[in-house]
Amino acid sequence: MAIDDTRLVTPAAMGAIDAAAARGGIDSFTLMQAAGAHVAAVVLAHYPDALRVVVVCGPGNNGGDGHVAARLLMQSGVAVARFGAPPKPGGDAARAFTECPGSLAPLEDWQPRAGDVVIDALFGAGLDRAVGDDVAAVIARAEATGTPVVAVDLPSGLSGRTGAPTGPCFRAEHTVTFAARKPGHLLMPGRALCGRLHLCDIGIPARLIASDDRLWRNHPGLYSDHLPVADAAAHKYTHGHLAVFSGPLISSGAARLAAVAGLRAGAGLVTVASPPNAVLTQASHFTAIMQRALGGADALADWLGDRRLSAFVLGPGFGDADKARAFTRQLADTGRPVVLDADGITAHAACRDALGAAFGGAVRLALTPHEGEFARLFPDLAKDPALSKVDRARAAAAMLNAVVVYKGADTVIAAPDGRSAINADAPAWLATAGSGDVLAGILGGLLAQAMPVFEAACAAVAMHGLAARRAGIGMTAEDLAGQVRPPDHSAADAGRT
Ligand SMILES: NC(=O)C1=CN([C@@H]2O[C@H](COP(=O)(O)OP(=O)(O)OC[C@H]3O[C@@H](n4cnc5c(N)ncnc54)[C@H](OP(=O)(O)O)[C@@H]3O)[C@@H](O)[C@H]2O)[C@@H](O)CC1
Ligand SMILES: Nc1ncnc2c1ncn2[C@@H]1O[C@H](COP(=O)(O)OP(=O)(O)O)[C@@H](O)[C@H]1O
Ligand SMILES: [K+]
Repeated sequence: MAIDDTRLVTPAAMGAIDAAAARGGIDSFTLMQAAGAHVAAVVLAHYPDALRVVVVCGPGNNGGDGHVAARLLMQSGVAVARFGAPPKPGGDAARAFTECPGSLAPLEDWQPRAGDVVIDALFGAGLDRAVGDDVAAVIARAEATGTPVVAVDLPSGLSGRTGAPTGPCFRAEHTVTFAARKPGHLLMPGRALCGRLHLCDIGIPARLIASDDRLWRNHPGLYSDHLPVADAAAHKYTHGHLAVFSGPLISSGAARLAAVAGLRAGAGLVTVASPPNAVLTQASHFTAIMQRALGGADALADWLGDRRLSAFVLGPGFGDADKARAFTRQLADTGRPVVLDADGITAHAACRDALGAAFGGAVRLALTPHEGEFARLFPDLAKDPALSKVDRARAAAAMLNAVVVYKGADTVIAAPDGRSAINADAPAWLATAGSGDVLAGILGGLLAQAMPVFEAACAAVAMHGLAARRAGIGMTAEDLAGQVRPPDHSAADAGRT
């Protein structure tokens, strides 16, 4: 493919790219022809038995793409009916409208028939508010009759920036987008509303598809240069020593999951540090993983004198919030990388700023909140409806000088400098108790091997998804931990969506 399919471009940045293309002498009407041709091709390929293609057209260039597709489908012998409002005169859309034979009926005239396929060319990148009642009625009719929808650029009603609907929104079976994916194609619920996404090259040169967004889909290009290398002369300490803090007996399994995952992710040694009364139980589970009884702060201070301890995971099943805060402060003082997950995150809900201050300087803190944990630590960000998940993760990362792995079906990884990635290809069966503990362990294992934090987080999220695919549907978190493998340098593009 001629285009860079890893970069995500906001609708605003896409506008700037269009302008740059125009300055470079690329004719915008030619781009519209290419866009409409891709839409027509997707419809022909996926709905060969359609009895009628219904093209609903908006007033802007999204509608223009629809008129082009309508004309090309007619030329292919397909029955086509167009509904909508004519474009304003003078632009590309008006020219596309004029070049398409046949009439344009008002939107409300569309009565669904068996065999209809809808091309949604109402609004794309220009959508900036909730759709009107006439469009909402069309969306409702398509939904009620189960009429298949092919969306041009984005399902109308979906924000390309946030992935959130602005009001009523089409649910497409296919979405045909151009030049670059927008964040709303990957962020939930946008990803689900798009159906299958087709990213099409319409002739905008790859060098122009750049932006200041520093936003990608998660893919190996983000981290492969930083993966730990297998060195023939290595010994176990070369691969780092990960420490995982266990909670009390009753919740000690979470640390075990993290520890196994960390070892499998390639850490040379992993030690689980448990409250003294949990050690015996932990011992009955472990062979390769080491154990340490750890009471309070003094015992931790002694242990931290071992410079070979190279990374820490604190939070899975940890419980005691006071202890979590005190230990975190001691870990921060070591200058070594720390993963805070679960209870390790919640424990800092009332002292977020102090956490950020403790981890000033070079980035060495990673936080792995799910939605609920994120809202506990960042209620201000979680409540702001104007922010996308990427905006939230970025703001949180900047606030705490930490890499934030904001988990979910659309996990966002964000660094304090703004670099961000959306991971959109993890299987849904990852949503099982304990799977987050495994992710924290993988990340700890990579940090123990001295990977930089953002790159390690991107790699860990990808490895987590791959392990889930290996474990298969119905897996438990134990199965998942057992399927973690050290990162594969030769891996094909694992982040492909
Ligand atoms: N990327 C590329 O290189 C190429 C892009 N191409 C295509 O161009 C598309 C972007 O086109 P676009 O900028 O004209 O915007 P589009 O989505 O048609 O909206 C038009 C106008 O609608 C209005 N409006 C907005 N929201 C509304 C609402 N809820 N309810 C009612 N009205 C609403 C608003 O106007 P207003 O009413 O505010 O004056 C807005 O300006 C892009 O998605 C792709 O399909 C291709 O042609 C090939 C090259
Ligand atoms: N629908 C989904 N599709 C893909 N991955 C998911 C989905 N839902 C959750 N996940 C992933 O599963 C993991 C669950 O972690 P978490 O919520 O912390 O669970 P637990 O606390 O039980 O370990 C996260 O890595 C999250 O990104
Ligand atoms: K659309």
